[in-house]
Amino acid sequence: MGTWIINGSVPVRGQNRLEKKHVLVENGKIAAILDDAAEGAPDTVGHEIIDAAGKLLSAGFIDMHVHLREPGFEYKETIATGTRSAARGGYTTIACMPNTRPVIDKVETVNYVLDKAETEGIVRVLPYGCITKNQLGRELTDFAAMKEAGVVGFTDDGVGVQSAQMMKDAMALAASMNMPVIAHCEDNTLVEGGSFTEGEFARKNGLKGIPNESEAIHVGRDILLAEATGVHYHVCHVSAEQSVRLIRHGKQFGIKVTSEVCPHHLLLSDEDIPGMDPNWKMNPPLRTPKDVEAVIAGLEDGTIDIIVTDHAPHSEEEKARDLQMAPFGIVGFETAFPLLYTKFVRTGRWTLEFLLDRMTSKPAELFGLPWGILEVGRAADLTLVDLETEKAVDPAQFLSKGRNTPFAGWKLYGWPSLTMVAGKTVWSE
Ligand SMILES: NC(=O)N[C@@H](CC(=O)O)C(=O)O
Ligand SMILES: [Zn+2]
Ligand SMILES: [Zn+2]
Repeated sequence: MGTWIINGSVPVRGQNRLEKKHVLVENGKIAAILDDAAEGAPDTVGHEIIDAAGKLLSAGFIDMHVHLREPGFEYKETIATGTRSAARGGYTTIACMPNTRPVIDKVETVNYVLDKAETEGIVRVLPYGCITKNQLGRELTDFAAMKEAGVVGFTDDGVGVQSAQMMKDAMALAASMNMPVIAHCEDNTLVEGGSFTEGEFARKNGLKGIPNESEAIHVGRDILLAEATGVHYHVCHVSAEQSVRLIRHGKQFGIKVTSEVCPHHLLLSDEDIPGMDPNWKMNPPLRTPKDVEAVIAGLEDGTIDIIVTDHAPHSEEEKARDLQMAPFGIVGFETAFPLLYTKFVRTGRWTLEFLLDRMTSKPAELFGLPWGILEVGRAADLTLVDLETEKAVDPAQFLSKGRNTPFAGWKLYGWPSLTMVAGKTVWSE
């Protein structure tokens, strides 16, 4: 017996419209896809039925940049709560950053995360391994062993790799084993303890600002190192106009550079910050309106490849500290799709196909993953989304332990209503 998901709305490639489809799920896989207009309704006798009438039917979303906090920071999030939050956001595959405690810099910790994900997680969890031991920037980790254990790439996310030589060595080693290097770009000598970007908000409030160059200098440096080593180099959470320019230039030269952007950097600038509120503090910081336009343009022209959340939960106690002491980061899973759908698709700027590609097939393509495409024979990782009901963002209802979001109260459309991983419904409204 299988399950027919009937009457789902699926974007038609190259046309800005949806068509009705019926999808048969059997043995965890997509066994058939019927086009209602051409083939009519399926014979569902003997099968379970999920009626997706009025709902968008998409391949499950893929998020290549998330923080699950386990091991070590279980008070912020666990693999159990983080994957539930992801499922509620429509995500079926997430790649988790290694800035845990201990950090994921050896096989035992990779295995710990994979075991936990298997027993307590409800979506697919792909761990990254650290570039340097303890993320201290001094000594490379054992890439070969961690690759063997199942990491999908190497990154010191949370901090930038300060030494160019260390980064070059990491890239050469990763390239030799056909693995990507994923970089949090931040030059520590240019940051000096700021909480917000150099811009209007910092100026008005007499705060030291974080300059765009602290990000872009690493982007430029690393693109040159990627050219020299031939590695697949992926830039984390692009926020600055200069970074977009450098990546665009690198791509024009045929250098293997790819990049990602977060919803908050597409939607908010420093001029939207209402006051000294740590829920508006994240790394990289919200930049100026000019930067926001640049990252949007970068995503639209393909300079920026994919959308990620950088889901970064922190406890209420931590975010209640004063600005300087509060940690950087905001949660992202449960608001990402509604935000982007409401602000870019419903407004007519993007097609639904454009948005979905950057949350499904493109991340899969970039990282060589077998998911992210609605196609017979693929794993049945699927998401249904209610495009018509307006609802306000209510952090109290998040499945994440984190409540740290600047989007509380925003009225949005596009709320996921059912998430399926390998044919199993892991979350439904
Ligand atoms: N983005 C953030 O503001 N914070 C992240 C670290 C990171 O992604 O650099 C975190 O781990 O909290
Ligand atoms: Zn980072
Ligand atoms: Zn991060």
